[in-house]
Formats: sequence, structure tokens, C-alpha cells
Amino acid sequence: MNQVKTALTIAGTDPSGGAGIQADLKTFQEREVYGMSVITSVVAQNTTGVEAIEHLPIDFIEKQLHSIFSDIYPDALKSGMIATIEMMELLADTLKDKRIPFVIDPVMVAKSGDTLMEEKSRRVIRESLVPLATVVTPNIPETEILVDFKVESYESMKKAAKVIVHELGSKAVVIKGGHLNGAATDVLYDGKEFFDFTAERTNTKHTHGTGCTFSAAITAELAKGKTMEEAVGISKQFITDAIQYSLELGKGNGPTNHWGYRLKGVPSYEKGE
Ligand SMILES: Nc1ncnc2c1ncn2[C@@H]1O[C@H](COP(=O)(O)OP(=O)(O)OP(=O)(O)O)[C@@H](O)[C@H]1O
Ligand SMILES: Cc1ncc(CO)c(N)n1
Repeated sequence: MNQVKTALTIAGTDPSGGAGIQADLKTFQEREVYGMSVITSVVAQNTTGVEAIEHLPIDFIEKQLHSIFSDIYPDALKSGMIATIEMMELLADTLKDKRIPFVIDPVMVAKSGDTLMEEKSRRVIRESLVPLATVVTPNIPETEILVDFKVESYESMKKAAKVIVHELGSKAVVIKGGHLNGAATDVLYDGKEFFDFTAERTNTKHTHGTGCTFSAAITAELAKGKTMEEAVGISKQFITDAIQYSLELGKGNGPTNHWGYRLKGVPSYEKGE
């Protein structure tokens, strides 16, 4: 019997392969779900930054969504770079009556500091998409924009998590602590309980695409029917390994290694070779 589960990413591209749609599809493959993608924006970027962005026409994004939902219905989906208010509204309209796990990675700014979401859209995502989310996965700067206060400590991460669930209306949230100092601690809140996921911080600049990879892994695990706590736990291990074995590719911040978890305990492997 063919038991394959399917996952869909709706996001922008990264021709250098470390972030965006490309990272999501590699992650889906590694997590053993069948990956599909709808492209919102084509981004000329690499490990050093973003050169140019071209948004696809809204009716063409709509056609891609139609191609998917009229044919291979996904078991879970994630959104990444959704740059404009029009795109947010289209997505909200498409997803409002669909009962599938929906992971929102509210991508706003790339690691390089380049803007990926229009300034005026940043607040709109709160009203249009967050209420439809099964889980939202903001980093610290994105969390601050969603909740409108500074997040500088573990306690303020928990306070923000409560706002995102109880006031903005997402079912759950994972606030990623990658941007704070010390251990990399992420906080999951499901509306009732908090769960901490902590990993030792890897001392590396090669973290291009960490957020995309992490949220794609969560999407894949939810597609397989894992609980939120299980999905985040598995994905935390996955991204920790991917960062530990990240690749020294390119002239800037190299990408995470999507098969990094398979290299654990393989002594002959050396980074960059
Ligand atoms: N140096 C590190 N060592 C270990 N874990 C890390 C490190 N940096 C980030 N992480 C973890 O990686 C995951 C992604 O978090 P991060 O905060 O980097 O996402 P992001 O800023 O959204 O990424 P992106 O730039 O791709 O959008 C989280 O689980 C976070 O704790
Ligand atoms: C298309 C895209 N999505 C997300 C990120 C995350 O930083 C990126 N660099 N590019």
C-alpha cells in the first residue's frame, strides 16, 4: 500500500539552495515526505545576500495553488516568504476552509539583513494569516514585530508566546531563541503548556536557511501525523545536526546541511571536504 505523506511549501526561492523553497524541498525529502511547492517570489540571492526580488503576479500564484489543491491535496503545508498584502489575502482565502496543519514561518528579513516582506505587510500578517495557523515559528525580531514589545529574555519569550496564541489566534507558537545569547533555546506554547527545546549553540557563521529548514521539518512531521510536541522535538534535533555539520560553501554565510543528521558519528567526515 502506498502510504506516502505529502507536504506543500508556499514561499520564495533561493537559487543558491540554502533557504526558501529549495531548503524546504530538501528538508521534505530528508524527512521522507513528498514535497511540493508554490512560488510566491523569485529572489536572486546567495550566501552573501539578496541582489533582486521579482514577485510573481497574484493570479499566477492563485493558478499554482489551484494546480495543487485540485490534484494532490497536501497532508500539511507551510508558508515562508509572503511579501505583499495581496499574497497574504490570497493565501488566507485559499486556506480558510481547509483543515490541514498550516505552519507559518513569518519570514521578514534574511540573515543578511535584506528585507523579504514589505514593511506595510508586517502588521497585516497578524490579522490575515496568523489566526489560521496551526503553529507560527517566529525568530526574536519577528516576534517583536508580531507582539509590539521587546523580547530580550526567556521570560519575555513566554509572554510573547501567550500573546501570539491568545490574542492573535494561532493554535500554537514556537519562538526561536537563535538570536539570543547562550544556548539555542526555543519555546513551544500550545495554549496550555510550555515546552522548552534546548541545544548547545554551534559556533558557526554558516546558518543561512536555518529558519526555513526548521519550519519545513515541523511541517513534514505534522504531515506524518506527529503531535506538535513530537514534531518540534524531532525538528529541533534535525536543525541542530544540520547546523553542526553546516557547509562552508560560498563567500558569505554558508547553508545548513540537510543530511547533517546522517553524518552524526561518522568520524571520517570533515566539513568543507
Ligand atoms: N548557532 C546555532 N547553534 C545551534 N542552534 C541554532 C543556532 N542558530 C540558530 N539555531 C536554531 O536554529 C533554529 C532556527 O532559528 P533561527 O533563529 O536561526 O531562525 P531564523 O532567524 O528564522 O532563520 P532564517 O535566517 O533562516 O530566517 C532554531 O531552533 C534555533 O534555536
Ligand atoms: C526566499 C527566502 N525565504 C526565507 C529566507 C530566510 O532567511 C531567505 N533568505 N529567502
